[in-house]
Amino acid sequence: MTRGFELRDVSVLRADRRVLDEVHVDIPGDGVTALWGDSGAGKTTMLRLLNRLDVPDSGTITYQGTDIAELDVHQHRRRVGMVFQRPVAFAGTVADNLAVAAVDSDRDAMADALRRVSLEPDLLDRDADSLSGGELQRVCLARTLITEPETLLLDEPTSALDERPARAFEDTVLELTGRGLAAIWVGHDEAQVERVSDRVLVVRDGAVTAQREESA
Ligand SMILES: Nc1ncnc2c1ncn2[C@@H]1O[C@H](COP(=O)(O)OP(=O)(O)OP(=O)(O)O)[C@@H](O)[C@H]1O
Repeated sequence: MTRGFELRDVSVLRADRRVLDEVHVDIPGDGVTALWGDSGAGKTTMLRLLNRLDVPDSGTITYQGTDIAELDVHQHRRRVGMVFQRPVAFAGTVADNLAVAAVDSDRDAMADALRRVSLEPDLLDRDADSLSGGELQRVCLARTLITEPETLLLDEPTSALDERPARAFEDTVLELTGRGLAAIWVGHDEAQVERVSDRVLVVRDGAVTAQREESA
């Protein structure tokens, strides 16, 4: 098992509330780990800590053995890329959208990133505004992949999609993780979590209250 994240006594306070309360958990650096729980349990907050979009009020988080507070934040975010709940298109073409993450990437690298998310390279010149929600979320995934991350953070990535594109997105993530990428998938849909994950961390009231391995 590859070493991923280790959270030690991690607490987050917001508006005088403990959104996370001394979380102590290991998240292996391979396969798909789901953070599953009710709305407001603290899943998104936990995910955002992992690439330093948020910082804990106390406790430490290490990634592959190094305290992430000591890492260069931009470099860390290239190794640990995030896909958000709602796909966001920047103005311009799909190529422009991919260039946001990696200004130096050439057309071949962009075409390759699109292929990895099962999109045709000829989409590169399409206006990003003209894409369907499912296509756009794939472009967002490609934008994250273009920096060659080791780990993907996925914050309810299919919640804005219909059933079919949502299932297709799941398949794409499983294909990527089958080739060695790790993913941490925040979700509240139990059936989906069972489909996509190798292990589940149950998040309740700001704590990880249970862990289970999913059978293949
Ligand atoms: N900046 C903030 N100020 C006040 N409260 C906050 C802040 N950020 C998060 N919270 C609260 O912390 C709790 C946990 O939020 P979080 O988004 O992590 O939950 P979640 O499990 O991801 O929920 P959901 O499934 O609805 O996205 C919620 O009650 C939320 O309202």
